[in-house]
Amino acid sequence: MSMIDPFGRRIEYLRVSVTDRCDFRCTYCMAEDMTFLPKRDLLSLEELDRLCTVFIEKGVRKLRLTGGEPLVRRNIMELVRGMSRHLESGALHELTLTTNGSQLARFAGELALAGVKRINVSIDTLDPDKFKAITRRGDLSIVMKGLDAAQAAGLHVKLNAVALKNFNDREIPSLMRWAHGRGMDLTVIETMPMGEIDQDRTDMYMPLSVLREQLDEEFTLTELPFRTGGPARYVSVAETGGRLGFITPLTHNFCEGCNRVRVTCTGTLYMCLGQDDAADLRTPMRASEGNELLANAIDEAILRKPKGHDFVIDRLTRKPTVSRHMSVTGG
Ligand SMILES: Nc1nc2c(ncn2[C@@H]2O[C@H](COP(=O)(O)OP(=O)(O)OP(=O)(O)O)[C@@H](O)[C@H]2O)c(=O)[nH]1
Ligand SMILES: C[S@@+](CC[C@H](N)C(=O)[O-])C[C@H]1O[C@@H](n2cnc3c(N)ncnc32)[C@H](O)[C@@H]1O
Ligand code: SF4
Ligand code: SF4
Repeated sequence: MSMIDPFGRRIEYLRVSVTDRCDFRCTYCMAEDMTFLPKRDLLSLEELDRLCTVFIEKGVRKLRLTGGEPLVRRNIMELVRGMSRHLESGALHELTLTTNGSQLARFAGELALAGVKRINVSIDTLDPDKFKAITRRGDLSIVMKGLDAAQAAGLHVKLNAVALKNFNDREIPSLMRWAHGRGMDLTVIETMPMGEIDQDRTDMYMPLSVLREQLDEEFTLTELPFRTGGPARYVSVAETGGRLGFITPLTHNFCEGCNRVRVTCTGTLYMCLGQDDAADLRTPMRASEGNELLANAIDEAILRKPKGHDFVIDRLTRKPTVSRHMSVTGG
């Protein structure tokens, strides 16, 4: 029953974008003016539960809810609580989410009670004005309260920061010291060209190989075998005693170890974050009460999983070849 793609990679990690909406408009992720999907096109929470359950029956062991902002989806805790039955049965090994933290103060306790052990929170800067500028509408003090609540609830928090040239690249050491001081891992991420935003992406791209060289001058970094099942490669930092992860789709492709696929809030399956090919799962799911058609559609799609991404910015049009925004598939 397990899902193996044409390159022999076992698919055990499902990322579900439960909404394309978000209360922030991070400049590298979205344009200021976004047209979101009409609510009527969304899968219901029951349908998302059914879809995830079929994937778990087919071998998914790690499930991440993302978005858009997963915690702005109405009644999202119903889905989280529903999925915790698969944790209890042992079929699912990890249930987690990636969030901008704006709603964490409200949800952290409930997430922990539902069996979530670990979450990823995206913070690109500790400067409140820069935070407002990069998110266009976020309030850092609210996210900080969310982090406090998450840690008080016993959740392990990993911070995500997208490395942005001339914006936060020089701040990464202080962000790392701060995260490690609070017992949180930090992963830095290369910006990926997905969807049109309001500026030229090449201006903000910071290769992490350059950041690594800068960090090597100040810190003692040692490669670690530690893995989460995600794409980050970790080092230990002797000076802080913490862990730093690098997500480098562009400078150091990690596709050969890919173990994941993504489903959007409309039931579209993307076999790769960095390609536009997709399969409609909503139609086969709604066509019958049983799950056979759905399971067959998943099997057919997995056979089309590409070897790797196609993250390129067209030289002439300056547009990314992957046209959808990161928020559609949740990263
Ligand atoms: N190119 C590429 N980027 C990915 C992939 N999975 C995650 N990312 C990027 O990694 C960044 C962090 O993603 P997260 O949602 O925190 O997930 P994760 O890194 O898998 O999480 P962990 O379970 O903590 O390892 C985001 O910018 C994602 O877009 C992937 O399969 N391919
Ligand atoms: C799309 S967001 C969705 C979850 C949630 N709203 C958040 O920000 O954590 C998931 C992750 O993708 C990252 N991201 C968004 N756009 C990106 C891009 N163009 N390149 C690299 N990472 C990106 C975000 O920083 C975040 O860590
Ligand atoms: S990165 Fe996350 S918080 Fe920022 S706009 Fe995209 S979906 Fe929203
Ligand atoms: S870019 Fe595509 S193939 Fe590469 S790791 Fe991400 S999802 Fe997998």
